[in-house]
Amino acid sequence: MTTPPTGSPLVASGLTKVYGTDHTATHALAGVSLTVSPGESVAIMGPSGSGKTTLLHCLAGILKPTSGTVSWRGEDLTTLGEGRRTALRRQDFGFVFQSGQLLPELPAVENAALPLMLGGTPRAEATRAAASWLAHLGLAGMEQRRPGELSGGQAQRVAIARALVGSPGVVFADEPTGALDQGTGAEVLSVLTSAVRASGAALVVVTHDAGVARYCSRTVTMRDGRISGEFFAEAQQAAAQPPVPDVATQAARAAHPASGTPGVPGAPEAPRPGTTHGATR
Ligand SMILES: Nc1ncnc2c1ncn2[C@@H]1O[C@H](COP(=O)(O)OP(=O)(O)OP(=O)(O)O)[C@@H](O)[C@H]1O
Repeated sequence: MTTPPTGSPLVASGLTKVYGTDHTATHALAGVSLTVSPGESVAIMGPSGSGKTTLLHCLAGILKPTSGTVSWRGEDLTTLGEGRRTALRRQDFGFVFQSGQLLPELPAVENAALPLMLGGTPRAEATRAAASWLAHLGLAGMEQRRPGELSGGQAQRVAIARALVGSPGVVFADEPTGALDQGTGAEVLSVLTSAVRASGAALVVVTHDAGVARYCSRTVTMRDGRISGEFFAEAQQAAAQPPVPDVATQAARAAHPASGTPGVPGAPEAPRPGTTHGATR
């Protein structure tokens, strides 16, 4: 049995972002509205310069839009001060970037435990939860390795563990497979989407990887700072799909053994890779 994710959606409304002024102005976002529901996985795709990263940064409270709102759990991220936004990002969001975001001097387990330790969780408890995620993401025995002693795919798994260890409401990933070869990239994308789903969090992933639609419940395409299309995975086929490797489900349960732990419901069934349908605006 699976438990559907609970919680409130992330709602962006009428986002614009202008970099520079007057003749140097770039209209990176030209009116984007997007709702990300709890537990949903949304891929954002589009040509270079279409505004994908700017959108992700606005959704995550990293960047303030020029206008528009981003509502999350009763707050508008665009009106919060830097201190509150930083605290909220740390508590409620997880991040996976292209590469190089691990601290080179720390072993894998401490890299993965960082968000908990920064939030005040005792070290032993934080590393226990991190080790559990690492083990279930296929990195058992590698806890003490430093990032330089891991392959690119293994390092991204550590980054995924770090993004999930604090039980975030939303995980944001910007080109998480950009530095990997195609095979490793597909594997990391599969692990990322199944692990996030198992945790009950929503996922927003910016990627050029055309295979991403297979792993996400929705794909949004962008062009010239606007949403140009939207494609949903077939719900019925999603239900028919055998679960993706169960490591992430087990990790979520091992990291949070008490069933019903807030923010970590049982893992929903994995969506079926394959056919999508959609509409282009
Ligand atoms: N800090 C900045 N200052 C000025 N212009 C910027 C800045 N960041 C992005 N831009 C411009 O805003 C537009 C959107 O950039 P953004 O990085 O969001 O696009 P993207 O779709 O993520 O591109 P890519 O796929 O190449 O990463 C581009 O024209 C870019 O040059």
